[in-house]
Amino acid sequence: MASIAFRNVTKRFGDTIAVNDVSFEIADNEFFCLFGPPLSGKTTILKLILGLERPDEGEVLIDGEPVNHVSPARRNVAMVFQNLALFPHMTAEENVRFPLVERKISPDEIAPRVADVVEKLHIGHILHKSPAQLSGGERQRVAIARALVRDPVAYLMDDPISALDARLREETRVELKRIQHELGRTLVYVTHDQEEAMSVADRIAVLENGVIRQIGAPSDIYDNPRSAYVAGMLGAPAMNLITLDPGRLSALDGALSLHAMTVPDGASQIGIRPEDLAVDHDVDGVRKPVQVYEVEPLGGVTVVTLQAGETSLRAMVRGQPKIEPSSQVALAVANGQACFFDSEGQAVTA
Ligand SMILES: Nc1ncnc2c1ncn2[C@@H]1O[C@H](COP(=O)(O)OP(=O)(O)OP(=O)(O)O)[C@@H](O)[C@H]1O
Repeated sequence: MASIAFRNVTKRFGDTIAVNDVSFEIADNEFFCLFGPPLSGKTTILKLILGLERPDEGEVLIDGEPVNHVSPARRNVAMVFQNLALFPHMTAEENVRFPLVERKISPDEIAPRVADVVEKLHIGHILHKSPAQLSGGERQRVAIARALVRDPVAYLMDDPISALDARLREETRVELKRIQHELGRTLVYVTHDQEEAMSVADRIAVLENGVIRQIGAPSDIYDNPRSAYVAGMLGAPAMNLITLDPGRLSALDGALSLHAMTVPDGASQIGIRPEDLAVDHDVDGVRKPVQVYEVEPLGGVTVVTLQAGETSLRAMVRGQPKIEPSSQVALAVANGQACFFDSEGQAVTA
């Protein structure tokens, strides 16, 4: 069990600043997600925790102890890289035992550790099978068991399920979250998938160009993004971000009754989540100034792309309403749910 902290850590590679003055604290037993686009510094942060890279400035601490000069082996942090593939010539059980056998752990110690992880992953009934005899989901669980059978103070996972198909990814992330809670270990998890970050993490750090833009619980970041960048990173479809220049403002005001909202001083962008846009399509006698551009029925929800003057907007409505492309609709911002950002993209409140 371990807490992990960065204090003003910077890591450069030549002219590239991969990690730029980053500070955070990960609590013991926390599921902590590093989330950001490619090249934003996620893997470098994992390597700094693991000890494969050393900071140019600042300090890395594990359980409150500075570890800048401690070797990776003595940090006892386990890295699970992107590839969760199994060894095809070994049974499931041999695969799970492998990391312990490789480290020459005594058989007396191996047996209870394997039994423990096997029980937590519910794979006792398939241990005798070879990987070729297992379903995709079973293979994944055996691979996770093999990754978890060591007894480190923290696990680091670098996009461990990105190579899986969508359904298996969903199953595996549920499994990972359950196991992490059950094992009671600190887990630092890298992903570039916003849905994955939102669904598994206790807290998320949102990265951009080596800088952490915001840290918080998923719902907190989603509801209170501190910048337009963070607002745009979480949520699918992405938040509608509209520049409030005078031309657009009047077209939008007609469409969305913005005059009824309190626009804070200094706001130059308004952000509205697609699920906060109410589309009214079948009420007679209501002005319908917005044109429907495209309709995507996704089963439980329907995504409607709309055109209000020059501005394109996306709304997400429940179910499969009969909204026709090219028809005219009325729009409203449900419960006045909107965010405002200044010209630098920083959140402003009334
Ligand atoms: N060993 C290295 N030598 C030179 N530059 C590096 C090295 N490792 C990382 N970088 C650079 O540091 C920056 C951050 O890279 P990093 O791999 O940490 O990002 P990432 O967010 O994990 O990206 P991805 O999602 O693509 O894995 C990038 O500009 C990358 O090119």
